[in-house]
Amino acid sequence: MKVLVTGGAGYVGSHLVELLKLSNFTIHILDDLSTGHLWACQDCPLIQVDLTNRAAVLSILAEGKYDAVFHFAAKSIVSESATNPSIYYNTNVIGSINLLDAMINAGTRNLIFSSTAAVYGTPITNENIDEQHPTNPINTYGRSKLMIEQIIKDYCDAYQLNSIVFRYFNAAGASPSGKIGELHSPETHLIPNILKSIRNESPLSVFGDDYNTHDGTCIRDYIHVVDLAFAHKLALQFLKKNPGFNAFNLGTETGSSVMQVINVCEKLLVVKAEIRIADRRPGDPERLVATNQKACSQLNWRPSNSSLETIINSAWRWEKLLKETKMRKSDHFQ
Ligand SMILES: NC(=O)c1ccc[n+]([C@@H]2O[C@H](COP(=O)([O-])OP(=O)(O)OC[C@H]3O[C@@H](n4cnc5c(N)ncnc54)[C@H](O)[C@@H]3O)[C@@H](O)[C@H]2O)c1
Ligand SMILES: O=c1ccn([C@@H]2O[C@H](COP(=O)(O)OP(=O)(O)O[C@H]3O[C@H](CO)[C@H](O)[C@H](O)[C@H]3O)[C@@H](O)[C@H]2O)c(=O)[nH]1
Repeated sequence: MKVLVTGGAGYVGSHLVELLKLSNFTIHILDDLSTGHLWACQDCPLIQVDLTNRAAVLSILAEGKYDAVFHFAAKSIVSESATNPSIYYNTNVIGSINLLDAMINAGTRNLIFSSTAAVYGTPITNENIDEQHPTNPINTYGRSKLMIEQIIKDYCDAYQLNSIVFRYFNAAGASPSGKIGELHSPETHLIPNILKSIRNESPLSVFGDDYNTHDGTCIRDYIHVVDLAFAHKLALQFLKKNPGFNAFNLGTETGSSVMQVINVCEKLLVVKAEIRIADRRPGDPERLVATNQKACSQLNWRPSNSSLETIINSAWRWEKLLKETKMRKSDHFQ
């Protein structure tokens, strides 16, 4: 099978690339390397193009004759989406429309799209969220993702596109191979920030300790990036028998507060983290935890690598490797 992975040089996309490389896939990566890395492409051919370059995207898809497209490429920092909405709507919406049009034009009918729990906004319930929960994003990033979800659905109805939209909760962890992992600049995600602060003996900001949760800090559902990758592979099989549009949550059904995550890191690494309580971060919902029954029953998927211990151990191994190799954006991974 020949597949195109947009954003395959990024964090989540590169973990799918590593998994597909183990099977008999021909993999091309489309990425502008704006937040991705050459080493994360793992020797797969890289087409270095910005998705907003419509003519280029049309021609890449026409020439590639791909069986399926995995669409990870996006801008995904909530705070940046508030200050620079233009880049979010251009990349996430217009870039995705270019890709969809190019797929239809080329006769490529299978799409797996990376969406987010941010499409739900602030949940109206304290229970875990299923796919029927109303979508009401509270930031530009979430709105851009919901817009493209709706556009994908319309393309499925009109042009016989088949698509799975995956709403990831909080992606975390790193490949057990030690070859790839998370490297963002700036890093906004909790787990790499905790590990960095432990490594550098610098304080970690905890954004708010006055939420209505058991310890006052926000609750999230952390899902191992390797489990996310497995779901994408299963999605290809699902699409063969289930054409049309489908949305799935990818989470673990387990919520962990910021303080609980810090405590597990401290326990595993046998250190005390230096914590600074900071103001609440705008746009942070109090509690976001998935119901994953739909993915488990229909895709036969299990988040089997997603205990906090497994996630943090893998992320710590990666963090140490980054320090040892002093990896930089331009480095090729050896
Ligand atoms: N990491 C998470 O916790 C999380 C949670 C929910 C959803 N997601 C979604 O998963 C996807 C991957 O996220 P990630 O954490 O790997 O992000 P990432 O920034 O590591 O990867 C995104 C990749 O897309 C590329 N890219 C960005 N703009 C592009 C453009 N205009 N043209 C071509 N390539 C472009 C980047 O260079 C990068 O390699 C995104 O769509 C994101 O919205 C991530
Ligand atoms: O240095 C930090 C970083 C984060 N946090 C807190 O930790 C929790 C998790 O924050 P992350 O930035 O790790 O993740 P988010 O839940 O904000 O967002 C992630 O998951 C969302 C879906 O749940 C979106 O998809 C988004 O793209 C993705 O980054 C939040 O309460 C945040 O305030 C801190 O206290 N200190």
